[in-house]
Amino acid sequence: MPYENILVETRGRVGLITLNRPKALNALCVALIDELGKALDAFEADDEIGAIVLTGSEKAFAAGADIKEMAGKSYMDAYLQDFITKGWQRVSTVRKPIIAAVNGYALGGGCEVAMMCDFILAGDTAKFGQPEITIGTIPGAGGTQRLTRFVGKSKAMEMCLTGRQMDAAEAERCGLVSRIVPAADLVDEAVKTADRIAGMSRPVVMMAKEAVDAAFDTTLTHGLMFERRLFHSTFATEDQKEGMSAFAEKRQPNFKNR
Ligand SMILES: CC(C)(O)CC(=O)SCCNC(=O)CCNC(=O)[C@H](O)C(C)(C)COP(=O)(O)OP(=O)(O)OC[C@H]1O[C@@H](n2cnc3c(N)ncnc32)[C@H](O)[C@@H]1OP(=O)(O)O
Repeated sequence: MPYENILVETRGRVGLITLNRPKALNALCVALIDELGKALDAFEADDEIGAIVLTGSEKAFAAGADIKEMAGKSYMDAYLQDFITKGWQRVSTVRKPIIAAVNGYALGGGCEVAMMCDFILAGDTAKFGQPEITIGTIPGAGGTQRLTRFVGKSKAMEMCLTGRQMDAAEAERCGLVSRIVPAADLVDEAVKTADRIAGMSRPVVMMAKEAVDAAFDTTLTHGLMFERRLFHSTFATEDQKEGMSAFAEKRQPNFKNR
């Protein structure tokens, strides 16, 4: 399928999507978001793919929603189109693991899309921010909610009220990113990490993802119960038997994704 705003490739069992609107610093226009959704659908349906990496360029993961495209929208346009919610949510509903590999700017919608992924690996040049306030609006794709859960109220509030950007070191310190790698190595490291995940049992990986995600949405009591039930479910998989037998037999497991 031809894409105009993204590059889509496979690296073994990893699906790699690169945002590719260099002249606009990967500003997230409607066409790009539509293509991103299609690429995610295709990887989700592809049995050969066990994990996905989403990245941008060295200068920008994405500098936000396309300001020029949205500038003239009326309230009615935004409301009737359910602007931002529709389409963008696909990133957060992918069931296969998805890693954001962020170099350069991840601002506004760029930061929000990165936070929709399962975790963020940052290049040492990464900069995160929610600058919507500086253009007379507020985050509309989860910035006020997800950022607050990641970094706490004080830092999220400061970033949303001032538009201040955070560098990679600060983002790592406050738990927004899982780790920092040299910018030049970022994509390879993200693909290596995704490949390691793709080598695990796919259903069990999906259960682990669902369990961690539940921590964002529910009480501790319900989260612990949900985790325990999923944990019990792993004992119904062939891969749990294989994984534990392989450990006892001092060999590598051969997971069948069953
Ligand atoms: C999803 C929501 C609801 O949460 C809303 C949003 O995401 S609102 C958007 C939030 N993002 C921003 O406000 C960031 C806007 N961009 C910048 O502040 C700067 O471009 C920069 C700091 C990221 C980089 O600055 P610089 O290196 O000086 O490059 P520029 O010359 O500014 O940009 C190059 C080129 O890209 C275009 N561009 C950049 N960002 C966007 C954008 N978000 N939408 C549309 N176009 C963007 C910029 O206009 C330049 O293009 P030309 O004017 O040269 O054609």
